[in-house]
Amino acid sequence: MTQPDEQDASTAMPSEWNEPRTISVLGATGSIGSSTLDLVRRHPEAFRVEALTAGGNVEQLAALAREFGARYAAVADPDRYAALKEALADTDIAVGAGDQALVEAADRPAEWVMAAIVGSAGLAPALAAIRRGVTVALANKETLVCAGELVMNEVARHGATLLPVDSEHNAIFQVLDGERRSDVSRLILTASGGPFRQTSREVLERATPEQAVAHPNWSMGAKISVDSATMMNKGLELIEAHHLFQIPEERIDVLVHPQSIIHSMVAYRDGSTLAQLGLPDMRTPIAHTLAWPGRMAGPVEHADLASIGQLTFEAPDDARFPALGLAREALRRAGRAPTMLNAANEVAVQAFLDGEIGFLGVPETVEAVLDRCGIGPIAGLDDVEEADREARALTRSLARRARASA
Ligand SMILES: NC(=O)C1=CN([C@@H]2O[C@H](COP(=O)(O)OP(=O)(O)OC[C@H]3O[C@@H](n4cnc5c(N)ncnc54)[C@H](OP(=O)(O)O)[C@@H]3O)[C@@H](O)[C@H]2O)C=CC1
Ligand SMILES: CC(=O)[C@@H](O)[C@H](O)COP(=O)(O)O
Ligand SMILES: [Mn+2]
Repeated sequence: MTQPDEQDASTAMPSEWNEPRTISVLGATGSIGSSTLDLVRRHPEAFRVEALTAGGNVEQLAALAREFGARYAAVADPDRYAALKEALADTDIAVGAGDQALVEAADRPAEWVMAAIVGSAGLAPALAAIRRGVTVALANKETLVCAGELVMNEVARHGATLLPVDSEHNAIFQVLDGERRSDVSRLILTASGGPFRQTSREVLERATPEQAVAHPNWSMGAKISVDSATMMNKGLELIEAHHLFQIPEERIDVLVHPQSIIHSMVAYRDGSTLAQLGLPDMRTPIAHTLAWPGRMAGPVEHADLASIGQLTFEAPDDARFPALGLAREALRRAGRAPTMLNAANEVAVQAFLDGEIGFLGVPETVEAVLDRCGIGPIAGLDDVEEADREARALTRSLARRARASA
């Protein structure tokens, strides 16, 4: 067999792979799903696709299922079942619709599962994959925000391998490789600052959904793009990092780095700080998880630091971007608070995208929900669902009230 250092650089698979890796992609029609399948498309010899899922976009899902020869395709919206069945009628691809069909997709025999459904809708399918004890590449950060302890306990109980896809967490995962956790002083999550990094509060009052989704560096789905604009994304990532790496909140910093070249850093107790760098393209962290524990050839160029010229840093502005502080507070309070923060944020972001509340209304509404949220532990999935439901109802009623008084 080829030795790793003799490997042809253009070969997709790490040299130790003897056969294609069977994979499923949950959220196949989204930004992360598309980047994942772009890598698979470039290296058909290395992967076999078992299952693909979408929310409602049956046309794209059916086209992808055909292209990649998937064995199962599932759509979340039950009303789209007939359309999906018809679109794949001349194939032997099995189809399903509804929440249970997403879980079935995750349950099918793939050794690697990409969890890239947006929002807490991704929790049950991600848990189903984790419970099979396979490798789960986790993009869906809301899963860890709304049920972090529960998810990490299930990972340990079922011997699953959880690989972080989120660029910051993937960077930290790479930088922690081979290091002892007890030697870590601090995690430093980098943040681009989003499209409104230099925008005054007065202008933020009138920010439109179109402006909010125009991220300066990354091309992403609408929900995470708005999260980046409010900086709630970094708050969610703080909670995600706490669960993934078991580091207390007070030892996780956020540093604004507008170029998004350094994806995060780890400071060690001997004074060293280690970083992972790359161009802002999710195909790099996704490729890392696809080939893990090896590496595969990827399409992304290395960052040309001479032409980039300057990497700059600044502290986050808590006054203009209160969402970060809200997430820290929720993590400190623990129990139901992060679950409610996440649910309130999902509803408030959608209300902003639908033109029902203003941009600053997003963190204001989340704060109001947290202020009213009863404390209590999360002992199981039922508690997560109840806290999620309660926060969604409260957020909707606060958003309605805000609209009525506007
Ligand atoms: N995009 C990025 O660069 C990054 C994303 N992430 C995280 O990855 C996740 C996905 O993000 P992204 O790809 O940008 O999002 P997109 O909005 O681009 O894609 C979301 C995917 O989830 C599907 N979906 C939507 N709603 C539901 C639902 N209720 N049930 C089941 N499936 C649903 C969508 O299907 P359909 O197309 O049919 O609507 C689509 O396949 C998020 O949690 C995000 O925070 C993390 C780091 C970076
Ligand atoms: C690509 C990725 O991981 C996003 O979460 C990204 O970090 C968003 O950028 P912000 O740093 O602006 O939140
Ligand atoms: Mn990120």
